[in-house]
Amino acid sequence: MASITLDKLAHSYSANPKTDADFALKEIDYQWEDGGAYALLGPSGCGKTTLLNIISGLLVPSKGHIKFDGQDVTHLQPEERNIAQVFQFPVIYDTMTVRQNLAFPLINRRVPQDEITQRVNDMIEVLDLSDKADRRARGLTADEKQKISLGRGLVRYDVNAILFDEPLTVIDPHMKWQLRTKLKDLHRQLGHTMIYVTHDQTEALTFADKVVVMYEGEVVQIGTPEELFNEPAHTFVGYFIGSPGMNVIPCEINGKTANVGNIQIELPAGYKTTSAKTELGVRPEFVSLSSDKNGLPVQIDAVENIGRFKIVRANLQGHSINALLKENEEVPADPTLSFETARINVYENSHLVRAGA
Ligand SMILES: Nc1ncnc2c1ncn2[C@@H]1O[C@H](COP(=O)(O)OP(=O)(O)OP(=O)(O)O)[C@@H](O)[C@H]1O
Repeated sequence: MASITLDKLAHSYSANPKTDADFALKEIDYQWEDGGAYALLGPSGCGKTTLLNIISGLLVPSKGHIKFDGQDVTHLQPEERNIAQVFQFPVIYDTMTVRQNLAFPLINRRVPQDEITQRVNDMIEVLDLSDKADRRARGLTADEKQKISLGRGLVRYDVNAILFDEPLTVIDPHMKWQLRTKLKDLHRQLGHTMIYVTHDQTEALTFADKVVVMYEGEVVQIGTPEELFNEPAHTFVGYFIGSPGMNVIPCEINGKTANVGNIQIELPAGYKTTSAKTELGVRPEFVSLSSDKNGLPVQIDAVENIGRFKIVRANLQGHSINALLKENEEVPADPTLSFETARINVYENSHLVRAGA
């Protein structure tokens, strides 16, 4: 296991990058802790694979350095980095049995036979493959084959890090949650540094201690699931995480008040902003509807029942705002809307502004 330092790292696929937009990965400067579980989360094309390939050694970054436990590995080949990788699709030997597939990475590294037997048996048990252990991989389902792939990554104890690239893509939906939970347990048991690439927020939030949210080549926030929920550092994080995502409402900031059209909204504190683009961010969980005459008058555009909750889409001065109501809560006849003041965030040019700043 190792800590991973991303030292002023950036990458452009263009030979002569001129502007920020030419970088598939904009500068990142951060240290990932030894034994940490990190998820790289973001939409297609945001730069996740680029960053993962720099860590694995498939790509040499245009700028900066990558270090494992302080040692510069920027120019080392993947096989010199002592990392394990699990890809989207199973990478296994069809003609080998489950047991032989799991033993293979250990035989390659000349691990003593009794240790191989012990580790392989442990892994078979952990992955619930005991009844298939001596069957050839060829006849197994896609789910089972991908479990073997995961096992091949996890069976080595001596790796600097294990990299997972969307590993649950081929897994049946009902199996996904089981494997997600299993991976989390394995991380707790084995303590490897793990990096998990996904565009699925549920996978990222259940797996990771820290989620690295990427948007247009930029790491916009690295935080715990709670931090991403409570204080999204960028409007994109608020929108991307949560279901539905955070409401983002253009406004003018005036000290402790935000003006949205001709209405005024009280803020949790005073804010100083200088740019023309300011917005409020409020999660649907902190928007309520009532008949209170002191609330903000809204029209209701749609109500969607999603089981334990209802999503109500309200229109406030031309802005669409989602509120989350419990299944037994009714939408009042003449509804007014209110925000939980303490849960309002303020954004300037899409970035979170601290109170008083
Ligand atoms: N070999 C390449 N040459 C040129 N541009 C590339 C190359 N690989 C990726 N890109 C570009 O770099 C940007 C980031 O791509 P990357 O594959 O890292 O994103 P991603 O978040 O992993 O996307 P996905 O989830 O679809 O795999 C994209 O704009 C992509 O088109």
